[in-house]
Amino acid sequence: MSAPGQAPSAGYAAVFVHEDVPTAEVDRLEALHRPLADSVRDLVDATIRTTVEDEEVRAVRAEVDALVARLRARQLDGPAGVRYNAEGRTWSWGNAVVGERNAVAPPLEVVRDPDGLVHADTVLGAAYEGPPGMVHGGVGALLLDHVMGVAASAHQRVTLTGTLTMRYVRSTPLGPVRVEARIEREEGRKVFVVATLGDPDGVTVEADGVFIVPRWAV
Ligand SMILES: CCCCCCCCCCCCCCCC(=O)SCCNC(=O)CCNC(=O)[C@H](O)C(C)(C)COP(=O)(O)OP(=O)(O)OC[C@H]1O[C@@H](n2cnc3c(N)ncnc32)[C@H](O)[C@@H]1OP(=O)(O)O
Repeated sequence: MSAPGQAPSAGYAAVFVHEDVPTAEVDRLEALHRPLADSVRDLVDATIRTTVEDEEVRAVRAEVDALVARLRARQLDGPAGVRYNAEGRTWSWGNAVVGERNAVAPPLEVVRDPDGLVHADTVLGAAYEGPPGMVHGGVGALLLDHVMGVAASAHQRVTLTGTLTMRYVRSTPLGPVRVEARIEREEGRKVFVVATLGDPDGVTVEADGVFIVPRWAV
């Protein structure tokens, strides 16, 4: 989450957990667990779509329950949180949008261009449906909020969403989507961000938001 080599600020450290794990080990764990999250995403999609016989559904459920028990044999208590090491590497296994181990999160790679535009592409499937064949409005807001937050933070400060306004211009079909966000202006601790969500035919949702550098992070 922070720029490589950049240590989080004191305010950040108060709520985010320092862990003495070398970057190479974090990278190894990420490479190990990402494919598991991908497989679980597949499982979610298959669970929605399957038309197999009742007995097969029951049998699969028993196997899935057994797999869950194996993973729970050793686990962390509470939320995964955001952790960072002395080298400034941060990781957030559970984040709802970009958690590397979170199968609920669409696999979103957020890219920051040198000119300040932040963008992300992903493909939203059956698990993100709202109106038939369309992306759930809350899912669109989720993606926008995250990418706008990344833009507001500029990879150098903590910002929290204060106010988010969305205009749903037309429905977003399930499939490939793109989110784009940039800082419009700043006033003191308030960062005003504008953004869009779109499909290959253009913009489907326009958003603007006020992100606040919290008092405690100054
Ligand atoms: C080294 C580190 C690298 C880090 C690199 C990280 C990169 C990683 C990116 C991750 C991206 C995640 C993106 C998801 C982001 C969430 O999902 S955040 C979760 C959702 N948001 C929240 O939970 C926020 C809850 N609210 C709060 O915590 C507090 O109300 C706030 C928003 C921090 C404000 O509290 P405060 O700091 O005490 O603010 P306060 O002094 O009252 O007001 C300051 C100014 O802001 C205005 N304001 C206050 N609240 C609001 C509001 N809600 N709306 C509009 N304006 C407001 C005030 O009017 C005031 O304006 P001025 O008088 O200065 O003109």
